[in-house]
Amino acid sequence: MFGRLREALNRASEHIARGIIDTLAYREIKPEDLQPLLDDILLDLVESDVALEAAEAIVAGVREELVGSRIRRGEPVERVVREALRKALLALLDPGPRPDLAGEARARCGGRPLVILFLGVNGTGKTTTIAKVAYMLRKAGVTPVIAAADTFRAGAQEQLAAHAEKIGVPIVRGRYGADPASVAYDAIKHAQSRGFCAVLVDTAGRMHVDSNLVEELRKIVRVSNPDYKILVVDSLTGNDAVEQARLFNEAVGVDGVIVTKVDADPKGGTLVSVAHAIRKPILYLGTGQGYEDLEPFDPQKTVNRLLE
Ligand SMILES: Nc1nc2c(ncn2[C@@H]2O[C@H](COP(=O)(O)OP(=O)(O)OP(=O)(O)O)[C@@H](O)[C@H]2O)c(=O)[nH]1
Repeated sequence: MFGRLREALNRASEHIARGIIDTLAYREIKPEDLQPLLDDILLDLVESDVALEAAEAIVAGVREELVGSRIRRGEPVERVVREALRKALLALLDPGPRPDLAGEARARCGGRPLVILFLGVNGTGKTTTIAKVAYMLRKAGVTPVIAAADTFRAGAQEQLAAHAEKIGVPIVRGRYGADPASVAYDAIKHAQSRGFCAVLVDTAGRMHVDSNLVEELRKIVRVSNPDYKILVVDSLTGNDAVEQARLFNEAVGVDGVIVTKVDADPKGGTLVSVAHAIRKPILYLGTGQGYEDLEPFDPQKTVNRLLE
């Protein structure tokens, strides 16, 4: 009987001793430990062209995660904060697996082709990006058909046709003013009957706030039933890119983003802002004007650059 009591006493004193050691070895992070560091991070993010709204949300997330958590006494809070920031940025930029477009297109050969719709306002590099994706697919052995469904902007068809010829991929064009949805439809039929495995559909981008454009895009989506709706934004346009991402996402839904001209943007904050605004994966980065200048997005690399 006393044996049991002794055991219980031993256990209790062990527990207390562990508690004392714990208190001596660890301490709790208080809001005032974090504030100066978080203020600096906010400034750094904004200086890297991360939109204020996104930067504030990231900082708030880091604060929430760390306040009240325990760190070893003597461990610098800076290191813990930096790690939490890295994790928060990665979670934002790497929300899940990104599609393997060439692999998916290959799996469709002989059946309904993989249909990819490209969205974005004029001047973001959409035409060049479609050419780059066509080049990438062709190199991977799954030559796509390009659908020149921007029948509104004078020159859009010719520009795309010139790229298609250089790369060596077929293009289906529409007359100026023709129904873009019917151009997309014809291109899909053409691809299917000739055994092409993918169709890349260009769309008009005259003005993202133009409601006719939104209706037109919705019709193209209904008719072509795309597997992916990829938004093209220009990294140099900062807040405009964020606004465009929201508008296109609300209008037709965006599955993934390609950010162009990152070669001219050493900071890369737009990537974070856009990812925060629509919570959709970034698929590729445009890194130059050549057809080869399309890189699969590497979240780790972008986070390293932001934290440099
Ligand atoms: N440096 C750099 N330039 C790019 C990149 N992507 C596109 N460009 C250039 O940006 C300019 C506009 O590209 P386009 O493809 O014509 O743009 P768009 O969105 O089709 O615009 P519109 O032709 O006005 O409809 C061209 O001079 C491209 O060469 C990129 O990743 N890096």
